[in-house]
Amino acid sequence: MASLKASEPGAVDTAETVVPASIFAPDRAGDGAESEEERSEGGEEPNGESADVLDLTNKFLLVSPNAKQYDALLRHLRERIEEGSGETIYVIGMGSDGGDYGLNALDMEASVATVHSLCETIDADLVLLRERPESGGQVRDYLIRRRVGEQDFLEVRVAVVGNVDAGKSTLLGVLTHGELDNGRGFARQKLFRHKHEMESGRTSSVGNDILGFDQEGQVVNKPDSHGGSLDWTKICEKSSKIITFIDLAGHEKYLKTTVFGMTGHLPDFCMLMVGSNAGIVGMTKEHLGLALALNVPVFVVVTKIDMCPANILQETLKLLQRLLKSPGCRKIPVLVQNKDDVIVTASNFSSERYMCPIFQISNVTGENMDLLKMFLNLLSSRTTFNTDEPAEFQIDDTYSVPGVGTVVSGTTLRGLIRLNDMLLLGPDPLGTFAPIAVKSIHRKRMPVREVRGGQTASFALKKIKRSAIRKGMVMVSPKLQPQATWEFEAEIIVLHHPTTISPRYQAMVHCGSIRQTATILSMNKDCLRTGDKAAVHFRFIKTPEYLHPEQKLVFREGRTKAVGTITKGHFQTFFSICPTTLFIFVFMCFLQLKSGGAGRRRGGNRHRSKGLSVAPMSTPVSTGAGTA
Ligand SMILES: Nc1nc2c(ncn2[C@@H]2O[C@H](COP(=O)(O)OP(=O)(O)OP(=O)(O)O)[C@@H](O)[C@H]2O)c(=O)[nH]1
Repeated sequence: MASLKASEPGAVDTAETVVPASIFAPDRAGDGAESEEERSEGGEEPNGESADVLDLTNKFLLVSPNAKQYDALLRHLRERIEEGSGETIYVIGMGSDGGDYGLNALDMEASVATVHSLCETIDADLVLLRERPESGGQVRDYLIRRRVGEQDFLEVRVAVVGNVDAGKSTLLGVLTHGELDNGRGFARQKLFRHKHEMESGRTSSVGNDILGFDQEGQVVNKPDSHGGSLDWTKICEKSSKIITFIDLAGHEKYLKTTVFGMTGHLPDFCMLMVGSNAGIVGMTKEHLGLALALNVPVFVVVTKIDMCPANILQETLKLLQRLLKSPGCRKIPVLVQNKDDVIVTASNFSSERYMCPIFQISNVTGENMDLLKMFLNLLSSRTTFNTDEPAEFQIDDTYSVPGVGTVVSGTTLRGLIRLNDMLLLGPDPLGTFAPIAVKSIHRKRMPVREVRGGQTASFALKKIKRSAIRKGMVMVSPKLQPQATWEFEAEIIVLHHPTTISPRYQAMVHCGSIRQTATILSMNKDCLRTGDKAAVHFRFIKTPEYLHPEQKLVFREGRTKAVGTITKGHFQTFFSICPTTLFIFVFMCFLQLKSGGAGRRRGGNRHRSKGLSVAPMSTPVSTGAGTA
C-alpha cells in the first residue's frame, strides 16, 4: 500500500492540516527578469559588492568574486560549518538580490567552481543533493561536510521512542543491517541483548546501534555474512557520519530506563515511532511529552503502512497532527513525501523548533526508507564544540573489562579530552573529586587519541575499582574546580500526578546521567497538582551530585511526573553531609586503620583510601591536585 500523500483525494484531512515542507524554504525575493544593468543599479557591483557592504546573499557573488569577497565567503562558510557541527547545506543560485532565483549554465559552472575552491581551502567535501529549475535558471543544493580522517566522524545521537510494538527495534534492524523485515520479528532479532528480550520480543535495556554514512551519503553498514553482526570499527573507518540510535524500551514497565536514555544519553534528536494500525496509544504521548520537556527536537516515523488500511492510516495521521498542534506541543507537522521535503525539513530542523517532520514507512516493503535514510544523513549534531572550554564528561555506564580494568562510558559534554589527560572524577559519597588518568579512549569500539564535546566515548581508567564509580559521576578538567551539591533549586511543572505533591514528597530525579531519589524540602506553593508550576528546593537522599544551573530534570515516581530546569545548586559544606554518609566514612576509616593496610594489597583500595584522605570534604580539589 502506498503512503498517503497530502495531495491525494483520500488524504483530505491531512492535506488541510499538515503543512507542506515548502513553507520552510526561503521566501522568494521577487519576480521579474533582470538584465546585467539592473543588477548593477544603485551603485552595486554586478557580483554583489556595494561600496562599503558585502552582500553575501547575492546569487551572483559566487560567479567571480574578488579577493575581498572570496575571503568574506570563506569566513561565512567556516561559520556555517562551525554552527552545523561540521556540515551545512549550501544553496547555489538563490539570493536576495530582488531578481528571480536560478543561474544560467555558465554562471552555475563558475559558482560551483568557486564553492569547490572554498571547500578545498577549508578541507571539506561538496556533494550535490538536488538540482531544480527556477525562472532565472537552475538552483542547486549541496551538502558541504568537513573532511574527517579515518579515525574521525561526525556524530549524531537519535533517541528512538514509541509504544511497544511500534516497530522501533525492527526499523533499527532494517536500517543498520540492510535487510527488510518479514512482519514477524525477523529484523529485530539482531538487536536484542538479553535472552528474555529474544523470548518476549520486547526491548528492556538502553541499546546502541550505529548507522554509518560515507561522504556521498551512502550507508556503509555491512553485516558479516555468518553471524550477521556489525563490525563497528570498519563502519567507523568508512564513515564520515555516524548516527547512534539510542533504542529505548516501549513498555511502561521500562519507563525508568526510557527516561534515563532520554536524559543520560544526551540525544540530539528524538525519533518517535507510531504503528499506523495501532495509532497514538499507550506510551506514545508520554514519550513525546518527555522529549518536548527536555527540549529535544522530535520527528515522527509512522510504520507498518504495508498492512494498514487507508482509512486507519488517515485516522492515525489526523490524530497525530492534532496532537502535535495541541497547545502542549505547539508543533507544525510536515509530511515528508519526497527528496525536496527531506532537504527542506533536514536543513531547518535544528533551528525551526516548531517543525515536526513525519515519515510514513514500511519495514517489510522498504517503502520510503530512502527518504528516512537521506534525512538521517543530513541531520547535524546540536552540540557545538569549543576547544577552549574545560573538559566535562558525564558517565552513564561502568564496566570491568578483563585485561583492561575499569572502563566508563558516557558523553563528552564540552571541551577536549586527550589520552593520558589527568581529570577529576567524582563526586564520591563525600562529595569529593579524585584525580584520575585516562589510560585509553575508545569511540564506537575504535581506539582514538582524543574526544571532543558532543562525542560519546569509553575510557579505561587507571587505579580505580569499578565499584567506586557510579552512573551520574563526571570526569572534569581540574580547571573547573568542581563542587558537589546535596541540595538544589529548580523551576518545575507537574505534568501528571493523581493527587497533590507537598514538602517531604520523594521521587526519582533524572538529570543528565544522574538518577537518584530526592526529597522536596520546600516550595513556593503549599501543594502542587497536575499542571502547576513552582520553584522547588530539593535534597538528594544518598549522595551529593555534580549539577549545573540550566540543566533539565525529570522528577518521576511511576507515571507521576514533573519536569523542570535547575536554577541553583547549594554547594556542600561539612555540615551538609548526611549523618549516614558520615557514619560510613568514619566506619571505613576505622576499618582501614584496624586492618593495618589490608586494602593496600589491592591497587584499587590503595588509591581509593588515598583519594579519600587527601581530598578536603567541603572544598573543591585544586587544579594542582589534579595535575600533580
Ligand atoms: N507488516 C509490518 N510489520 C512490522 C513493521 N515494523 C515492525 N513490524 C512487526 O511488528 C512487530 C513489533 O516490532 P518491534 O520492532 O519489536 O516493536 P518495538 O517498538 O521495538 O517494541 P518494544 O521493543 O517492545 O518496545 C514485529 O513482529 C515486527 O516484525 C512494518 O513496517 N510492517
